[in-house]
Amino acid sequence: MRFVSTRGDTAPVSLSQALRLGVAPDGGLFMPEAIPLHEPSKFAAGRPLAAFAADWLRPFFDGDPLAGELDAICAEAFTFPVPLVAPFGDDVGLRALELFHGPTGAFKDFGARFLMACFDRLAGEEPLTVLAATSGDTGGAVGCAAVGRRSSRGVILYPRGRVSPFQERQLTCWGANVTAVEVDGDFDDCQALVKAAFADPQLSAAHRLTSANSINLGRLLPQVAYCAHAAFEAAALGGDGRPGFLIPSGNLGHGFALLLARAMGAPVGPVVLATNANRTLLDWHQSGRYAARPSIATLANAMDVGAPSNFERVAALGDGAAEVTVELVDDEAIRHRIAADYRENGYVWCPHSAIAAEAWRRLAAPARDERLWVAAATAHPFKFAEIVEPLIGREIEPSPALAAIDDRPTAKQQIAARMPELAALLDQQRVAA
Ligand SMILES: N[C@@H](CCOP(=O)(O)O)C(=O)O
Repeated sequence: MRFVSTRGDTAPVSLSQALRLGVAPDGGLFMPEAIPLHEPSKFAAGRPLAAFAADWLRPFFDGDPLAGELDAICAEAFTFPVPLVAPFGDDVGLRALELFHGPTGAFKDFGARFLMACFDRLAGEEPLTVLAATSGDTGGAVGCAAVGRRSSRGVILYPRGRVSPFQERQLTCWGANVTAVEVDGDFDDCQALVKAAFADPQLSAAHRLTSANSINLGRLLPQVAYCAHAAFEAAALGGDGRPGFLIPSGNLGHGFALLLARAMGAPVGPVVLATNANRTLLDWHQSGRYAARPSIATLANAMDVGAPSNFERVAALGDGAAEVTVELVDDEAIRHRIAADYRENGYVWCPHSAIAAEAWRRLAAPARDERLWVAAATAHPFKFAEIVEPLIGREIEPSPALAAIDDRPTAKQQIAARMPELAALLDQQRVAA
């Protein structure tokens, strides 16, 4: 299979090249030249995720040097459970897809570990520089997945004052080959710096730059696989066999991954892209026109994105983006949903997952009742303890991996949101390595 740029001005590349480049040289994002179609009857529910993922993703690896490694890559990346739980009891038609049982408590663990396993096999002698912009969760997951690997060094840009205290600790605690960089700006500034670095051929070549954000297709492929897996599992639970999905959406990687899984034949019904008060997607859905906006700070900070990178991939899906709606959930509604669902059902959402739960409540009754719905529970609530604990009136127990973060020393660099400062930092890091 070959991969083409959403902007159409880059010659088709292999999967390995797409992963290695991160972003297409014309500034676009890589997409499969044709969307592979699976025969759904070959993908029954009940299969272990790693084996399912390898089979689901195999067409993308067809003819690529990584093809023979796909099973091993999936076995390395998918090592923790993804339970589909009934937060309000089996009789209520909502399931939470708990994607936060990995080492950093966020769904980003799948993509970060998958991508790093690919880089281990692609890097060659010289390490790659894996540049990532984060509004909270990507950075921790990439740092954790990269630390100690010889194939890569991680450079993670995050916005000053716009991540939770725990996220900041988790971003800055890896040391060794991972550098955390606090940027005087917002997430969109961090993302713009990353894209500007890729657009500079000299800088890019000198540092062997690649990306670990969802702009890199290698971050998204494992998400496509677990979305498809969840769809088959949920379809087997009953309903009309096409569960609806509610996806907390910021940079839109998760939403795109689900739509791609559906286009490949996964039994996915309607999709709700649930956003915080950043209204770029809602405006697009209401007006048919896409216009990036400055991001605003919300309780669901990992979704504080005003210019969702994957919008251009969703647009490139054409009909594949049918049956999609957008629901905006503001901070007040996030607070209300966390408190009410804990009080009434004992279930604890993180602020991002609460947005999906609230979007489900707001569905018109016939739409809500006609099928099973799956809400992506994207992060562990402990990561946002200072928001969630006062709302539920008790402490949240961290997983052992999250508790262990406290014992690690932290360190960060600081820069203004300017390209020369990032370039100088990359040079320094290389000399120091
Ligand atoms: N939600 C993100 C923002 C970056 O998104 P990505 O999926 O493109 O890495 C975060 O947690 O940093």
